[in-house]
Amino acid sequence: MPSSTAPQRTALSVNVNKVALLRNTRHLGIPSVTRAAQLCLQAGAHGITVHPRPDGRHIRAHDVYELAALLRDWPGREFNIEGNPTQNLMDFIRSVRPQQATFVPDSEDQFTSDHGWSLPQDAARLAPLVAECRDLGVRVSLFMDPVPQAMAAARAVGADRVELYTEPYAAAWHDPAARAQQLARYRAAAEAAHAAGLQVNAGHDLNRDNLGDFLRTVPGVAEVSIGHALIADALELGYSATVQAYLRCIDAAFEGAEKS
Ligand SMILES: CC(=O)[C@@H](O)[C@H](O)COP(=O)(O)O
Ligand SMILES: NCC(=O)COP(=O)(O)O
Repeated sequence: MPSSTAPQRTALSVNVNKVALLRNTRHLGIPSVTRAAQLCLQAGAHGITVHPRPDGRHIRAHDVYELAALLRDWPGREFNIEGNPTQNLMDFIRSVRPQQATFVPDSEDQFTSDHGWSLPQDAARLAPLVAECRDLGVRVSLFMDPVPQAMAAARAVGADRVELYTEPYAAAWHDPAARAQQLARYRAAAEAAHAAGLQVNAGHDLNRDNLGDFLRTVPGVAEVSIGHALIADALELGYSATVQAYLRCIDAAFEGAEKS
């Protein structure tokens, strides 16, 4: 592992929810979720993310277990399972023991993830679940809005990381002034997270256009988890070329940051 002082290159975790969404529209088993994950790992992705929502709209239980088996053949690559720990997430964590659990405060019928935890209000019910994950050797990341004042509370719950919810940044990206304003928010939140002893992940609506600006501005992003836009790109470019394009975005941002 790189030293804790040297800046680390951001890891790319590919979220394969949308492969499962397309697969579920027929009873044919294609496109294969595990094949998609394998091709992304072969192209250099550092990990795979899934969000097995209770309604099974995309990732289903068998996908979770099949991906866990696949990732056992990829030592050093990580499995990140997202979900609401007060719903179905903990059963997967107990049986699969992924490298990372990302706690997301979604309701069962939510269209998509669109907010982070409310802390300290949610702390009392999260703390024992965080402790259980850590006792199982599973790193915990809390899905959070970029609010600097909430980061100490996230750490106090026992989380190892926060995942900054990046949709507001992505929505502002096309307007340079709004983009700069959002980037300042995320930079401040990341700095507060680091000061609280947390590592920082990021995700939601990141893509090849907006990823570089984010990584050049927000310090020390350990991992980005990207699904919707990456899978959309892969429909045009293929999984391998797409993952390599996202890795080039990360490399360019990292090398740019090193020079500055
Ligand atoms: C937590 C988050 O922002 C995403 O990882 C989430 O998995 C998106 O869920 P859908 O793919 O169901 O929109
Ligand atoms: N945690 C974010 C994630 O896994 C994927 O989000 P998106 O790229 O599908 O919006």
